[in-house]
This record gives sequence, structure tokens and C-alpha cells, in this order.
Amino acid sequence: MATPSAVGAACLLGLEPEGIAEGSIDNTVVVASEQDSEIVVGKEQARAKVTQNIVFVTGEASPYAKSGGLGDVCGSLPVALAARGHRVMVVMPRYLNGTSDKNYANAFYTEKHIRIPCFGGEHEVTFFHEYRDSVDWVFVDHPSYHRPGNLYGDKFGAFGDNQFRYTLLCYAACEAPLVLELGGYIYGQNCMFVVNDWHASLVPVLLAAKYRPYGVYKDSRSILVIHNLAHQGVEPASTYPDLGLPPEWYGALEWVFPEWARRHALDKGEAVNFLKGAVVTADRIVTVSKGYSWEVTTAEGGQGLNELLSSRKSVLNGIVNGIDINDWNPATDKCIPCHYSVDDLSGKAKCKGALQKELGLPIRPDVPLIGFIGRLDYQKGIDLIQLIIPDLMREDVQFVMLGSGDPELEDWMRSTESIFKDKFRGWVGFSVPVSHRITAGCDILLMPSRFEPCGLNQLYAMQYGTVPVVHATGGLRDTVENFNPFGENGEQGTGWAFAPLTTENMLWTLRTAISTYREHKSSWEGLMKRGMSKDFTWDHAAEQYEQIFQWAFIDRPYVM
Ligand SMILES: Nc1ncnc2c1ncn2[C@@H]1O[C@H](COP(=O)(O)OP(=O)(O)O[C@H]2O[C@H](CO)[C@@H](O)[C@H](O)[C@H]2O)[C@@H](O)[C@H]1O
Ligand SMILES: OC[C@H]1O[C@H](O[C@H]2[C@H](O)[C@@H](O)[C@@H](O[C@H]3[C@H](O)[C@@H](O)[C@@H](O)O[C@@H]3CO)O[C@@H]2CO)[C@H](O)[C@@H](O)[C@@H]1O
Repeated sequence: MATPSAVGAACLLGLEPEGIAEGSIDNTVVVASEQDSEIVVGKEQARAKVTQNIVFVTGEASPYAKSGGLGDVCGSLPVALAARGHRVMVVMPRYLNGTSDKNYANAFYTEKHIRIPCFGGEHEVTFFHEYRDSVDWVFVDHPSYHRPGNLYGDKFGAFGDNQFRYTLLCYAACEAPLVLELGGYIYGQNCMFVVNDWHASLVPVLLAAKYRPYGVYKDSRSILVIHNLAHQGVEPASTYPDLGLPPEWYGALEWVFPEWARRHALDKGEAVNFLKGAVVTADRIVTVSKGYSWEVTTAEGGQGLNELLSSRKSVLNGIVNGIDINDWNPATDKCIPCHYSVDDLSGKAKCKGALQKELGLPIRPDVPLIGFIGRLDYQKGIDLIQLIIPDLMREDVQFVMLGSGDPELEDWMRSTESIFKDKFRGWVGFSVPVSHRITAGCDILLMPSRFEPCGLNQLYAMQYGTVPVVHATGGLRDTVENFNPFGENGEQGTGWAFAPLTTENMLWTLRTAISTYREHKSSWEGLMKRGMSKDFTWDHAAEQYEQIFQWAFIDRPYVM
């Protein structure tokens, strides 16, 4: 059978790839219906009816670079789409910081250089490439991506030149399909750009301002995927000329802070906002859950973009993220000490004992073990956890938190551990293996996020039989079904989703979960098993993205 790369290239050249193409509509390949699926290791792999050349643009993708959920999604969704027959490229920076460099070991220099006209000069970037899991992983190389710290900053805060770094990424991503011969063929001008968050948000602006007026990318479309409205890539208006965009496009990025957010009386609040640029110019917009797609149109959830997003409601959809079950599967997970499944839960108790031992907590099978995993950020509601800790620590429970971010919260985790030695562990840092062991070993996962566009940890928790207790917001409300002991067909639900977000409510819900764990063993097992039986695989989300791609191609592309 033709590889996805061969499909796309043959499509561009007007050839019919052997074996799978039945016809061609608007340069897209229609896959024969009788071949809509193939058997992959005992499971039927669904195939797309219409395949595209897809270009993901992102600031992070696992396993190369990850700071949070964006990395998970951009590491998995492209693979799921490629498995369905699309030709898929992911364009991201080649971050080298001295410790993560080995992640790029299999990516090879393509010998392609381009010069990008922005920030008062021409900046040369080069491309590295790895073909893995049927996806073309393309890494943009520039010295500004090589420095110690995390992806976006270091202990002093966000890097001061992030606007420059991600402007380079966006220009490079627009050029990559035209200049890189991957598997022997370029992707060409008929692409579906999937631009993720602010780092990639200049792509639709560049397509509209710098390519389409010259007849290039007329048949491409772009989709903005919003993972988190909290980060919009906002910088002073005086930086606009640095971006290399025509002056008449200023309005697309123009952003004026409300008066209350200005720093002094003479501050006019004038800024440029990358994410806003994409909200204006992208052909369609997707948020990572349906609930969040509504919340972003409200004053409470829209982070200043609500009116603009409301005006684009007709092209705004929500698709709940999936999870990568090759990485997150308790029956095969390489990071956990014992394996288990919905049919045999015995390994979970062993994982709990091993986690307690690893953390130096008393090894007690009967004590409810509560976990939290996440970036230590205002979004995640850690300050509310801080407030309930004195009360919660009076209960017979254990609590482990894994996180990094805000240094004050990191210090608080350390000091809380020193106060409640037998009950509380604060694991400060970023460790994927530890996150797997906490997900497997805990009984309850707490997520009191103020807002949560989708949330992945609650999905991982359910997959591992760990019962989520979450604030009913965004994707958490969409994915965690409240426990109902009196459902129509018996007990229902996969966890607890509480609202409003108050400390009283959180404590009350945690106490309900704890007493259910202690006193209603069979109900607890039901909660675990219903969560473990949910299908959160990426294939389902990938199919919904395909629908959005089709809609994007029905409409005309954005032009000013
Ligand atoms: N200290 C640590 N050590 C190891 N692993 C850690 C860690 N801290 C966080 N992680 C991992 O990072 C990921 C976090 O994903 P989330 O979706 O929960 O939140 P995030 O806010 O980063 O993502 C944003 O984007 C995603 C993707 O769309 C949305 O689901 C979400 O709502 C939105 O806020 C998980 O894989 C988690 O295990
Ligand atoms: O995957 C986790 C999140 O990663 C992204 O968020 C990062 C954001 O895009 C970066 O700009 C940066 O945010 C800094 C922000 O720009 C700055 O004004 C200041 O508030 O400090 C922030 C932290 O350095 O880092 C964010 C990750 O911490 C992605 O956009 C999100 O969707 C993901 O949730």
C-alpha cells in the first residue's frame, strides 16, 4: 500500500497512488470505501474518507519537548491522523538545552536553509527531520532555541525574545511545505495548517498577508486550535514593524488593553496580540472541548477575546482531546511497577504500595491516597488546595502533589511536606515517569482548576482506575460524569465534578469521595471500572478533526 507521504506527493503531481486512490476532488485524495479500514494488531484501524496534507505548527510536541498538555496533544494527534491515511508534518523548534538534546538524536539535517525577513534583518534557520510513526517531524533550528531553562523561559521568567522565537517558527512553518522534500516530495501548496496556541498564530496571518496575495496557498486552509486562552503572545504595539508584515495588516493583530490593565496614566494599552491575529484570520477555530468552546465566548472565560470569538461562532467548534494509549495504558505502562486492567485490578493495589514506599509514606493499603499532578499555575487552583490542606490533613488520608512552576508554590509544597511528614508529599519538578506512577498508585486525583480547556490528567486517571474529583468546568465537566448511586440502570458515573469552586465545596466533595472509598467498596470498584471502560482514544477525536477539515475546505479561505 502507498505510504501517506507518497499519497500526498502523488496528489500534488496529479498522479494516482497505487492501490488506494479512487479519484481526486480539489487535489484531495478520495480513498476507496471498501478500503476504509485495515487490521492493525488485532484492532481495526479506521481510515479517512478524504485525506489531506496536514501541517501542524506547535511550540511543543512529546516526546521531543513538553511543558504540559499541549505537548501531549501535538505528540499524539498527528500520529492518529497519519494512521488514518493523511500525510502529516509537525513543525516545531529544535530546542537544545544540554539535557533534552538526546530527544532529537534521530532527526537529521536536511541541508535546507531559509532566510527570514523580520526583526530588522534576515535570520537564517535550518530544518532537521525525522520520519517516525508515519509522521514527518520537522525541527526548525536557530540559536535562539538553544539555551538552558525550559521551553519558554528560565528561573527569571519567560524569555524576553519569545515573540522573535515564535515569529521565526511561523515563517519557517509556512516555508516548510514548499521547500522540504520529505520522502522525496514536497507537501506543496494544498495544505491544511493546524496552528496550535499563540506560538503558531502568525501562520494564518502570514498566509493571508504574504502568500495568498501572490497566488500561493490559495487552496490551503488553516485551523486555530486553542489549548489555553491564558497565553496569547501579547507584546507592545511598537514591536509590530519587527514582524515583517505589511502595515495594512496591523488591525489583525491590534490589541488594546482595558484601562484597568494599563500600567500608568500615560499608558495607552496598545499592543499586538498573536492569538487574536489567528482568531481573526484562521479559517476555522477549534477548542479542546465543547464546554470550553462555549466558555471562551463568555466574559468570564474569554480572557478579553470573548466578543471576537463570539463573532466567529459559526466556525468555532469543540473537540475533546484523546489520550495516547500506547503511553497511558495500565496493562502495558513501562513506568509503573505492576500491570493491571479492568478485568484484574489486583496490580493497582501493588502500584499503590510501591508508590507509598517510593515516596516514604506509611505503606497502608486502606488509607485513601489522593494525588495532584500539574503545572503550578493560577489556572490549576493550587491556592485553593493550600487553603484546604490544614482541614484535609486532619483526616486519615495521604496526599501527593507533583508539579513545577511558580517558585512560591514550590516552596509551599516543600514546607507542607516537612509539617505533615506522614501524610503529605510535595514532589517538586517535572518527571513523566513519576506522573505515571502517581496516576496508577493513587485512589483519587484532585483537579480544582479555575478553568480547564480540556484537561488530560483526569482522562489518564480514569484510564488507570483512579477516581477524579474535579471542578465542573470546561473539559473537566465534559469528561467526568458525576457519581449517582441511584441511576436508572443502577449506579452511574466516573467521579465527582463539583461547582461552584469554593474551598467548602472541594472539601465536602473530597469527604464524600473518601467515605465512598472507605464504606462502599463495591460502589468504588464500579466507579473505577466505568472510568477504565471509557474510550478516550485519539482515533475518535481524529475523526472529528477530519470533519472540521472538510468544512474548512468548503468555505473560501480568509482574505482581507
Ligand atoms: N510536574 C510534572 N511532571 C510530569 N508531568 C507533568 C507535570 N506537570 C504536568 N505534567 C503533565 O503535563 C500534562 C498536563 O496536561 P493538562 O491537559 O492537564 O494541562 P495543561 O494546562 O498543561 O494543558 C493545556 O492544553 C491541554 C491540551 O489541549 C488541555 O488539555 C489543558 O486543558 C490546557 O490547559 C499531563 O500530561 C501531565 O501529566
Ligand atoms: O503545555 C502547557 C502549556 O504550554 C503553553 O503555555 C506556555 C505559554 O505559551 C508560554 O508563553 C509561557 O507562558 C508565559 C507567559 O507567556 C508569560 O506572560 C508569563 O505569564 O509566564 C508564562 C510562563 O513562563 O509558558 C507557558 C507554559 O508554562 C501552551 O500555550 C498552553 O496551552 C499549555 O497549557
